[in-house]
Amino acid sequence: MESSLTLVVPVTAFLAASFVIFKLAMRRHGEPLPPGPPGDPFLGHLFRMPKGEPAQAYHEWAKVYGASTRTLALFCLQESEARKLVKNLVRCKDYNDYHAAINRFSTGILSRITTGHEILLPDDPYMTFSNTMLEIFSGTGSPGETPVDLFPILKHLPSWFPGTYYATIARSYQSMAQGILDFSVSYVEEKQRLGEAAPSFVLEHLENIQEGSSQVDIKELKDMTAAFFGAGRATTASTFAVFLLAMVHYPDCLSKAQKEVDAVLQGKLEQLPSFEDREQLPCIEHLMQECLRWFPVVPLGVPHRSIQDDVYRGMFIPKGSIVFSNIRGISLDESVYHKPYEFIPERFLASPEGPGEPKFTDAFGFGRRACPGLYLAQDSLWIAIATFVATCDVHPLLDSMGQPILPKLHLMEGIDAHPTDLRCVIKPRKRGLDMMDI
Ligand code: HEM
Repeated sequence: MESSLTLVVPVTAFLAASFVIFKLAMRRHGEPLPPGPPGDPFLGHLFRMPKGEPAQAYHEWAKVYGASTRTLALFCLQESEARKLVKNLVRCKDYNDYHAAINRFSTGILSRITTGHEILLPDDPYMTFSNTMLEIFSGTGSPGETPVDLFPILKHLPSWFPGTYYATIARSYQSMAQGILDFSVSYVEEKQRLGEAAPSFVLEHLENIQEGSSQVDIKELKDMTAAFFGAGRATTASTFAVFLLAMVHYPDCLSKAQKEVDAVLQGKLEQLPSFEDREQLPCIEHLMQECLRWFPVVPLGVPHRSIQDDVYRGMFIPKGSIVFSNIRGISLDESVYHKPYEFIPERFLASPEGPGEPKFTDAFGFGRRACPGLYLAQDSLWIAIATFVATCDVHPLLDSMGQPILPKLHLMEGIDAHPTDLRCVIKPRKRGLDMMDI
């Protein structure tokens, strides 16, 4: 207790001194800080951060205070994983199992690309691996929004000190996180020893490292591979879940897309869509683009810390600021997208067929740090949506009076922003039933 008190005094003194230095630094600049509601002394907006639906709340703040914020083998494996996805969805006991089937799809594509491993069973170790990664991400708080993100000094303080909760949680995950980082590379090393390693991203880099011709070392290879799963698995899966949600709410969009797909596939020997059909299926492209816009699954982007003082559009951004891009807010910009809360794939049709609204690439972030998985993600989503449209129907559940129960239009908050309510029934169409035997 005595040692606790001994720490409180210097820490409080340090925080007070930081406050004075911060205020003095602010005074040196003529530009105002970015607009927003008034903050508290020293703690700024720490306790002013919106509790629920932050992206929506920031979008509202912007209205009040002003806006400050904005290959062939691969195709084959994506087509095969999309067919597995549809089969797994149709075989689900009920809607509670849809998320697991969708996660299997996005994990399956990544495991085949990174390590050559094909997921065949629901309890595959790659599912456990990527679920654990998500658990760590979710358990350690939203990036840039925890006290330790705002005051990194907190990670050096004892766990009883107020505000250190997430630093303590992060420490408790340390050995689990190391296991996650080692997982894919250890898997391929073992396959290499057995002479069974399939061609993959990790194998190619491992061989280069072993021959001494690689530009990355083993630690960087582990970090990169883990980043693929950390950044690409839930995002792709959640966007497909958004597609399901949209199809329950907007059945006409599904019927229209089914007509287009049926017309293109008619007379084809292989009666399932493939990437060769992409140019002839603009409707599928528009469905996918509208899913990315309607509910972007990284609503507040990935926060970045400014490494030097900066001025943006006349606003002073002090060095060390955590900057969020309100991707959700941008997707709802009424000056760009008419009826932004509605799911309207035709908004992307060029004039005179449609208003020619721009594709929403902002879903993948901006500038130098924009998502490097953009093309992979869009290809995976395109083939998953095309295959689903060709083979399945989706209906809302019915209540005791026979009335449809429409699932809530709501995404989970935080790093894993997936639809929280997927109440619907997926049924195979004739082509879907035929496919179940392939
Ligand atoms: C629908 C799917 C996806 C969405 C919506 C998405 C979105 C994003 C966003 C918003 C960022 C932050 C960009 C920024 O800081 O401005 C990001 C970063 C990143 N994404 Fe994606 N992503 C998706 C799929 C993928 C896939 C499939 C991969 C890889 C296999 C991937 C790998 C990454 C990586 C490594 C970063 C960090 C880039 C950096 O910090 O330099 N993403 N993504």
